[in-house]
Amino acid sequence: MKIRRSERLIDMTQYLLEHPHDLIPLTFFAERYSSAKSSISEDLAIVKKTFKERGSGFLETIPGAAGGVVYTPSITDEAAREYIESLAERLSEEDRLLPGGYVYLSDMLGQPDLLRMVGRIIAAQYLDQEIDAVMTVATKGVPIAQAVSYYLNAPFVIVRRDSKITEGSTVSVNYVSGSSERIEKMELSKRSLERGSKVLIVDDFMKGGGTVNGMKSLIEEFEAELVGITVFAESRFKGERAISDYRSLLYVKDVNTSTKTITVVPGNCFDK
Ligand SMILES: O=P(O)(O)OC[C@H]1C[C@H](OP(=O)(O)OP(=O)(O)O)[C@H](O)[C@@H]1O
Repeated sequence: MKIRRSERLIDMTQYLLEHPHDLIPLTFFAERYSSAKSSISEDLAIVKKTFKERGSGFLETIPGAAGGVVYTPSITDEAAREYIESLAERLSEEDRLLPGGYVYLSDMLGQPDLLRMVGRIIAAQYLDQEIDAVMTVATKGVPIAQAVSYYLNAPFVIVRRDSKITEGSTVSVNYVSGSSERIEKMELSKRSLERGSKVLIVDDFMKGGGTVNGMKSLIEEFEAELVGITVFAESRFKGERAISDYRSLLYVKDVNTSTKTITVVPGNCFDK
């Protein structure tokens, strides 16, 4: 049954938003709406223009018989900066300081709307890079990795600090937990990454950088390639940090243990 352009545009946009990075042939939409390919091309031109003007992403047209359209989610720097500034303000206002200079984030990292925005912001930083997998370490990094994974349309893999027989055979590395100077171990199922995979590391929080450094070592053990590192928040660290080349959305600039308050500002993600 033929449907009107306005209805096609709504349904087509929803389908594109739910299938980021998928190549969708024009024939798919032509059959879905019983419309001519020429009408679908006109519809897609409207969607492409609107996405571009609203800064919500890019619609790329791939020519030829095996072609189609690919939607890539994005966000403008302005919108990302505005959102991160609001998060920094919120984190500074609430009682979140934990022993050892850690910050309580679990309530925020359980909020779907925050995870959607954070996932989109982090994914947008790697728009022009090929990413085969998003890596994080259990537990608090997992919701962030899942959100980024959605917007990159790439699987996420979970590194563990404990052995589980349900993970099958694993690759493990020892690393120095920067905060506690303890030797710790982390491992990843051998089935998780193929050699040569391009991997993005994400985590919720970085202090000494030992955890992220451990994941870097795991990527080397898998003979995979590290594309980038982004953490939701980082704290000041007096020692020598194990990691230098990373992005952070938020930076815990000051910690006042007597008033139990923290000052949080946007991280370095806009500097790079
Ligand atoms: O930079 P570092 O000094 O290595 O610390 C950052 C680690 C520590 C903390 O994890 P935990 O709270 O230890 O573990 P979980 O995420 O399972 O709660 C956080 O989620 C990062 O993974």
